Order: sequence, then C-alpha cells, then structure tokens
Amino acid sequence: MMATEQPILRIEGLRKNYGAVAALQGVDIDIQRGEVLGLIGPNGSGKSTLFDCCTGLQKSDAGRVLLNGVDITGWPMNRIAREGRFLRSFQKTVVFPTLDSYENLVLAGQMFAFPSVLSTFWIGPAARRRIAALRERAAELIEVSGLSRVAHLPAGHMSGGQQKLLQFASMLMPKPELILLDEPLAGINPVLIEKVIDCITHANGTLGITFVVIEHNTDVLMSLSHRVVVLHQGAKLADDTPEAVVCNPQVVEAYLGG
Ligand SMILES: Nc1ncnc2c1ncn2[C@@H]1O[C@H](COP(=O)(O)OP(=O)(O)OP(=O)(O)O)[C@@H](O)[C@H]1O
Repeated sequence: MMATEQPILRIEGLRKNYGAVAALQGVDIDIQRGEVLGLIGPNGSGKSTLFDCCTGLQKSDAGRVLLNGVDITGWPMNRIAREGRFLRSFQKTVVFPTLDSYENLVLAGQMFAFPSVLSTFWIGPAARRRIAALRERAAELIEVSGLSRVAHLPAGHMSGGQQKLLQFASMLMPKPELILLDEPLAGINPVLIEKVIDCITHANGTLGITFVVIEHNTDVLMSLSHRVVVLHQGAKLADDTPEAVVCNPQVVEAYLGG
C-alpha cells in the first residue's frame, strides 16, 4: 500500500441533506488500494449515508466520488457494481433462502461472469469453463468461511451468523476490487465474529480486496483496520492510525468515551 498511488476511491466534499438534517457536511476521504479502512462514529453521524452516496443508492447534493480516477458521481448502483467491481453489504443480511450455500455462491459469482441476460441462454465452451471456475471458487470459499458442515442446508435454515458469513462469501465470488461492509459483526456470536475476521483478513491479504468497514465493535475494528476515519455530525473528526484514534481526546469525547 503506497500513499502516493492514485486512491482506489476518492471522496471529495460530499454533502447530503435529508430535509433539515445535514447527514454529510462536505466529507473528504481517500481510500488506498489494498487497505482496510475502519469507519466509526456515533449513531446518526452519517456513516451509512456515506456508503449510500458512494454506491449510488442516494444522490449526493454536492461533491464527487472517483473510483480509480473515474468520476462515478450519479452513476446507478448496478453500473458502479459491474463496471467498478465495487460492492457493498447492508445491515440486513440478504441470501437466497431456498438455495444452499453452494448454489448461493455460484449465483453470486455470475454477477460479472455473465454480464447480460442473453449470455445465460448460450452455454458454449467459454461459459462452461467460467461455470467450472465458479464451482471451484465456491467450494474454496465454503472451506475458508467454515460453512462446510452446513453447506448442504437451504440458506434460510442456517443461523443468522452463518447467513452473514454466506453473504460475505457471496460478495467475494465475483472478485470485486473494493467492498464496503456495513456492520458485518452485528448480532453474531464471538465464534462467528472470529470467522468473519478471518474471511476479511483472507480476502484482503490473499485476494488483495480493499475494504471500508463500518463497525460499532471498536476493539475488533481497531485490530482489523490499517487506518480509521471518525465521523461526527456528518463531518470528519479524525483520520489516523487506530493507535492514534483511540488516544484522540475529541474522538474519546464524541464516541469512544461513552
Ligand atoms: N432516508 C433517510 N431519510 C431521512 N433522514 C435520513 C435518511 N437516512 C439517514 N437519515 C438521517 O441522516 C443522519 C445520518 O444517518 P446515517 O444512517 O447515515 O448514520 P449512521 O452513522 O450510519 O448511524 P448508525 O450508526 O445508527 O447506523 C441521521 O440523522 C438519520 O436520521
């Protein structure tokens, strides 16, 4: 990771108002390729809104979002995901409940492998090779995420934590460059928390995927992140190493102290 490289994602002066609520008040953040960036702040400080505006779910009122130097401000979500290889999770876990883990993963992998509906009707030799590669990758991710024991179950019969792991593994299937995770550890037990951390570390270290992670479990977030940005009332309060952020008196007063 080199601070002098072009950032994978540059957020410039991003503003978003919901009526009288200034959810983002001109936020600037550079995310470097290969890093895990933690994003913390009190409830309502604008973290999810930042994700929404970067991924096309909400239209910002001002500012720009550049992905690998390309201005993607105002692009629709599906274009950002497909052309930018840029994915995000939501606080609510979403899996296909009647499909098992293997089927969920192969389906997720087709997001980029079969870019149009028409391409799914013609299964030629190239498509068969892509499907074989997806099957291999799904088996590998089931192993890495520790889901082997429950992989045959319909996803809807798995525990909430296991579904979260499956959702995370699904995001790795199309080999994105950048993933934004919104509270990946919410509502899961300590054993599964370890598994989610293993998966993020594996995806970052082995696959080179860049992450931005919103998480209220600050102990875990600090150990996982290379750098931490703190939002407070829609503005950036700190942007530093985890060690410096936990000692920052303004951050302690606004967030960590409580
Ligand atoms: N769709 C919306 N309509 C109106 N107000 C909204 C909407 N989404 C967010 N807000 C408001 O914008 C502000 C920022 O909300 P946001 O969800 O981005 O905060 P957050 O830091 O993600 O909070 P949390 O940690 O509780 O998830 C809050 O005051 C919230 O009530």
